[in-house]
Amino acid sequence: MNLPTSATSLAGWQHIYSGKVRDLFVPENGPDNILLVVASNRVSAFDHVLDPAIPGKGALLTALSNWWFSRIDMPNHLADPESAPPVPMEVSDRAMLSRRLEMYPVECVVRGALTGSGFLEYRETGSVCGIELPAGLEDGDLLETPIYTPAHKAPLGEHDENISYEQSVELVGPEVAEALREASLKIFTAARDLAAERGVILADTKFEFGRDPETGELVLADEVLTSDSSRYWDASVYFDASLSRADRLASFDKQIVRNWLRSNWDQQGVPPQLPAEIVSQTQDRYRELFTRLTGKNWG
Ligand SMILES: N#Cc1c(N)ncnc1-c1cnn(Cc2cccc(F)c2)c1
Repeated sequence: MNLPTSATSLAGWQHIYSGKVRDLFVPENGPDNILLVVASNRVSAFDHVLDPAIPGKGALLTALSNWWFSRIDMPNHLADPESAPPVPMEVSDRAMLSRRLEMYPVECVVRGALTGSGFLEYRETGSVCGIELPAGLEDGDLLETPIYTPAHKAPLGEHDENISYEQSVELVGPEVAEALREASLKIFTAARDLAAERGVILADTKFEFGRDPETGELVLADEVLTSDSSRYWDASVYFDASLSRADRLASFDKQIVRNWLRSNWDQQGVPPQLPAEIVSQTQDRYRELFTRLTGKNWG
């Protein structure tokens, strides 16, 4: 009998790490070069994991990641299923079987728009990660050319720290730092252009890379271009001048949740349970984003 899988128990696999919305496992009895990244249905907002989870979210974002991996022309960490123990049925649609890499301690953030922590730093200093920007930019403004604004990975639960390119060189050395920047900008630019053709603005994203210990090559890892690792905006909303700035910068997938929380929570203590209607509308938004980007119906 298949026992229900809690977030961290999976037959044949040892849980090693949990992020806010994903969990990492390694095979209980080897091989040691395999890792299983399981995307949960948990959704986080305002630095809280919300209740209840959004049914189908993990599977949809895993499918979106896989779709992008198949379109990005560089080695990625996806593993051959033949090289690993079977992935348990209960998570198979939201699990990413990966080759274990030596991860670089740099969050490779690329921004095509100025918002979030980048806008806050710009408002204080006129620059982001040491990159000077023109004066007078507002939150959400599109940048003339995308900028690479790395961050140093913070411990779980803390915010990553924006660093300069030169600081990334100190962390990983000049050759790898340049390779990370070049790959990040190239992938972002191609993804931004594809999304734009489908009426979606890719405002920013975060890539993670590692080194394959067997080949030494640079490998694209983690999730890629999901709405958990990226900000996606609906272009028709973004360019609607009749809307407030906050509404124009609405996150494609999480804005319904954020708007409900702003009206039903004082942001003190634990957030209230999401009503079923908010869960359902959020499911629809994830499906719409998947279909807009991939051209495929979900499910
Ligand atoms: N992908 C990947 C990967 C790999 N292929 N090899 C070694 N390590 C990682 C790895 C380590 N941390 N993370 C991010 C992360 C954090 C929290 C939960 C998660 F599921 C995932 C990725």
